[in-house]
Order: sequence, then C-alpha cells, then structure tokens
Amino acid sequence: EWYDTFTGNQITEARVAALRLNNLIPLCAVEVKNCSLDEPRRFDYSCNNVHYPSRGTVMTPFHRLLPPDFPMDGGLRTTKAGRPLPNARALRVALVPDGRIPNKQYSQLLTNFLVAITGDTSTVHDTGNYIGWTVTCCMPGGEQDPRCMPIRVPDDDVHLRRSNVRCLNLTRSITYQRLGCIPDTIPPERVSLATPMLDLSVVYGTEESKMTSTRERWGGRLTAEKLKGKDWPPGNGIGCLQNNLNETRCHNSAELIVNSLVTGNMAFLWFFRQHNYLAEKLGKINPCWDDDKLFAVARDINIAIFQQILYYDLMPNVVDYNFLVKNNVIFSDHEHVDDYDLSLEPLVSLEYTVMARWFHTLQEGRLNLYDNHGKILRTLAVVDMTLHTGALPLNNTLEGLTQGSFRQPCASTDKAIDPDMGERVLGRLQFASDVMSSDIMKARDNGLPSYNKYRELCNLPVAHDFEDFYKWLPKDQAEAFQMIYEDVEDVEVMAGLLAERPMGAGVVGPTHACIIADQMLRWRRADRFWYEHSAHPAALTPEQLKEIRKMTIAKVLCDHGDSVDAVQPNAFQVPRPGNEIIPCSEYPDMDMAAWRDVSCTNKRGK
Ligand code: HEM
Repeated sequence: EWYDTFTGNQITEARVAALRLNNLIPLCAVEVKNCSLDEPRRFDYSCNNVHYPSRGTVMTPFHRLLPPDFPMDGGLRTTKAGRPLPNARALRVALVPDGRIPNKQYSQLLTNFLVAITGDTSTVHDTGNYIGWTVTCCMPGGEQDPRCMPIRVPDDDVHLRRSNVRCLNLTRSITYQRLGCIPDTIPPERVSLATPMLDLSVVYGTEESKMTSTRERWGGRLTAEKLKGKDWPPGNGIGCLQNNLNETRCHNSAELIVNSLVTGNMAFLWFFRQHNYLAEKLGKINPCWDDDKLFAVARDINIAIFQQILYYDLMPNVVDYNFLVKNNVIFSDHEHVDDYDLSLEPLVSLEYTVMARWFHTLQEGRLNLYDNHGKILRTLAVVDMTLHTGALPLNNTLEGLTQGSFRQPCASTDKAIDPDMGERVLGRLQFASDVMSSDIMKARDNGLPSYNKYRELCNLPVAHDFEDFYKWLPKDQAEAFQMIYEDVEDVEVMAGLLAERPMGAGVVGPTHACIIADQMLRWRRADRFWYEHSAHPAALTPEQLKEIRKMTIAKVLCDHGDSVDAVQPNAFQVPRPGNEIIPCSEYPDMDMAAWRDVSCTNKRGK
C-alpha cells in the first residue's frame, strides 16, 4: 500500500506510477508494510505508530501548532498593513547586538546537547541549498528568484558598513510544493529528511538500510576503528569541507550530518561508542545471544539513556523544572510512564524546530581547550570547526574540547550574540553569514504567525498595545518593539523570544517553555517505543528502568569522553561550590545483570 507523505492518505497505483516516472518516490509517497503491535522495536520507523502508517518515515512533514500566516502569493508574511516586515539584519542587530558575555551558570555541554536534539530530529539540506546548489541569491536577479530570500544588509549596518557586503545568502525552505508532491493551493510546507522521534538516528541512521550498513556484523557492534584506545566510525566519509590538507578523517557514519557542528559531532561520538560498550557487556552476560539480538538490545538501551539524559538531566536546566513537572512532561517519581497515545502522530512541530534556533544566542564562539587540571591550552573558533572532523584526532583536539565542554561556560542569555555566530557563522563556506538574521527570516519563510498568537496559544496574556509589552519584557526590548514595528500584531515570534526574560530556573522564557514542553510531550506520547512505556514487546522491566535512571551525562563523559577522569555531577552547569568536579570512580555503573537472560545460563548448563 502506498501513502502520500504529506497528507498521509492512501494513493492509487496510477499516482504511484506517475510519481515513479518523475523520480518523486520517496519524496512524495511511501510504501507501507503491514505493521503489528507485536513489532518488538523500531527498525522500520513507519511501524512506530500503527495508527498513522504513512507518517513517521524518513520524509516526514512537520506539524504546526498554529495555522500558517502567508500572503496568498506565496511570498513572505507581511505586516498587518500589508507591508514587508522590518529588515531582518537591522532587527537582529537592534535586538541582539554582537557581544561576548560568558554565562555564569551553564556549560557548553548544554548547547552541545541542544544541537544533538536538532541533529536527531531535523536536517540541514536547506542550508546546503544556498551553500552548494542555489548560490545565486545575492547576484543580480537573486531577489526575484522564488527559491531565494537573501538578507539585505543596510548601508549603516554597525558591523558591515565598512565592508562591501550588502547581501547575505539565504534560500527559502524546500517544500512539498516545490518537489511537486502537493499543489500550490496548500500553503508551503517544508520537507524534513530526519526521523521525527528522539531515536539517535544520527548514530543508527534514518532508514533500516543505512543502519544495516553501519553494522560490523559480529557482537552486535557498529563498525569501528580504534584510535588511542577509543572507538571511532570509519574515517572515509565525505563532506568535511573545512578539513585542512593534513586532516583526512571524516566520519563515515549512517548520517553525514554528524560531521557538521563540532558540538554535535562530540555528542555523536560518545553515543556511538556507548553502543559498542553496551553490546560488549551484554555479550558477556548473555553469551547465547547472536549479533542481531545484541545489536537490537544495545540500541534500545543506548536510545533509552539518550532519552533519559535529555528529559531528566538536560531539560530541567533549559526549562524551569517546576513548569515541566506541573505539565506532566517529567515526573518526580521513577516509575514507568504509560501515556502512549495512538492518536498522536509522531511528528516534530515546525515551531519547535524554528524556535530552537533561539539557542544560537547561548552559543559561545570561542571553544577553549583545557587539560585535565582545568588549564586552558588553546582556543578554536566554533565556526571554523564545522565540517572539520579531521582536526579532532590531531594534537589532542578532541581531548581538549571534551574538557572544555564541561568546564567552559556557554554564552549568556543577556541579549547578545557571539560575533562569530552573528558575522561568519558558516566559516570559510560563506564570505559573511549571520545565523540570527537567518533565524528571523526562516520563521517568516515557514509562515509562523505573530508573537501574540503564540502567547495566546500558551495561555499567556497578549499585547493589545505596545504599552502591554512593558509589563512582561525588559524595558529596552519593549522600547525596541515600539520603534521597529507598526502594530503589536506585527511583532514576530522570534523577536518575542529574543526579548522574553527567562522563566523560573530555566534559560528560556514562558512562550518558548510552552513550545518545548508541547514537543517533549509529543516525543514521549507519540512514540510507542519510548523507554518509559511499559506496554510494548521490548519494554524495559522495572529493574532495567531503574538502571537507566542512574545515567547522567557526567557518567557518559566518564565512560566515553576522551581522557575524562573527573567531572562535576551536573555537567550541564559549570563547576562551582555544590557542583564540584569529582572523580569518575564516584559515578555508579549501570548493573547489566538487569539484562541477564536466564535462557543463556540454562543452555550452558544443559
Ligand atoms: C546552541 C546550540 C545550537 C542549537 C540548539 C542550534 C539549533 C539550530 C536549529 C534548530 C537550526 C534549524 C534547523 C532546521 O531548521 O531544521 C539551526 C540552523 C543553523 N545553525 Fe544552529 N544550533 C546551535 C549551534 C550552532 C553552531 C555552533 C553553529 C555554527 C558553528 C550553528 C549554525 C547554524 C546554521 C548555519 C544554521 C542554518 C541557518 C540557515 O541556513 O537558516 N548552529 N541551528
């Protein structure tokens, strides 16, 4: 049976034949196998949610929390009066000027793991588009090209006025309409190439065939090479465009996205290694298990640890803990959480993905490399490390960056963006590039409605006039809105997020917290195989769940980080009194006996 990727409706053989003729499979249509509730795990993503068999596959649409706000002509959102919204670069510089202010509380690791979520649930093809394929957006005629939305740099730009840069490259998102899957009468809907659930698809791939290609085929392992005693994926991958001549390594893993941002690259390596570590331990206690069984269970445990760390270790630093508990996103006890909802589609909201770009304000541009005693050895620019995996194994770079990830603060939320992120985020790949101006533009490109509309959705007070903003936003931000926008309904959601004060003990404000909590609920409730659910064939037993709950990012760093012998318990926060660096020997191991298969002992005994 064939289904339309965007609508999820079943389609006829004739339509399939027409799509096949135009090479539009699997972009527009997916073939769905019969799934059963007895399916023990999620190798085939389309079996994640049997209720929506066509969704949850590689080519998944995003879902929207609010209907899109687009003009009829397919252009970008306009003001209430029908005029273009303010210039994105001018808006960015007014709201978030370039600046370097270290965060007092959070470490780089916080940003590394937020990137890891993005890598797992989103794709970078839209950026690849203007770097690699549609490179003419800043050339004459570019502005009129429907594939383009270049950002004009005002002549009085505070940073670029002395340069001759007057345009920053940017393309519009690739949509199902552009691919020819759905008619233009439906508002543009962006394509994603990632699996939507938190399933470590960066380690295991987005399709079963990719996963199969990464397996070593013995001991349940992923194919690995040993470097300085640690596992690495094969180093003959492609696309590490910023590698220098002597730097040849590029991960050849299931998804080449792992080579992109260095911060995500490190998180990928730790979970890649953890798979083989788990497979080996399982093999020792269950010698009768074959390669397939070892692989499947190691993968389940690895994903469970990833989900546990994101929900209970990372997110309470990002979103106020009390808010998360109050909204049943996380729980203060440690039982199974049985809230799988068959009627929820396993999808990521477009709002979550676009708003996750707000975290760019937290990104520190200078990565300090430390030794194990906390001495800074040297510094690298994060933007020069993108697609630059070859540098990691040389000159103790990975060791130094790993130490830096938990010792160095990330950037402060104090309304500034690191100059490298704001002026040359794509390193050598573009002459000038400003990630936050792109973030503002992409929210327009994806038709996100106004800040007010999202406040309403989140049951927060809405602004009836500009005076209202002074009640919830810092005075200078409310003033900036009044100067920049004509009407309160024109104020964009990205601008609102940039202006909001953090809520409670988290880093994000109330609107952002609401969008993240909504997505976290969907990630759990729409995922049949979620580690806390007890009603699927490969569910964790209470004893196994107890072991998973012991895991923290500190323990993962100790086990799989390069040269880590000590780390603070909350590694998402910088070391300080009450969160001192302690030896790795103080972190308990998971007791793998919880996975002992008595049938192996019986077989041996016979
Ligand atoms: C704080 C950690 C970070 C988070 C949470 C984050 C998150 C995101 C998200 C969610 C997107 C949009 C993905 C999509 O639409 O599918 C994005 C885009 C992007 N990010 Fe980040 N990112 C982070 C750090 C970085 C760093 C360190 C760099 C560069 C060194 C970077 C460069 C970019 C670029 C160039 C884009 C695409 C811009 C565009 O073409 O529109 N990000 N990021």
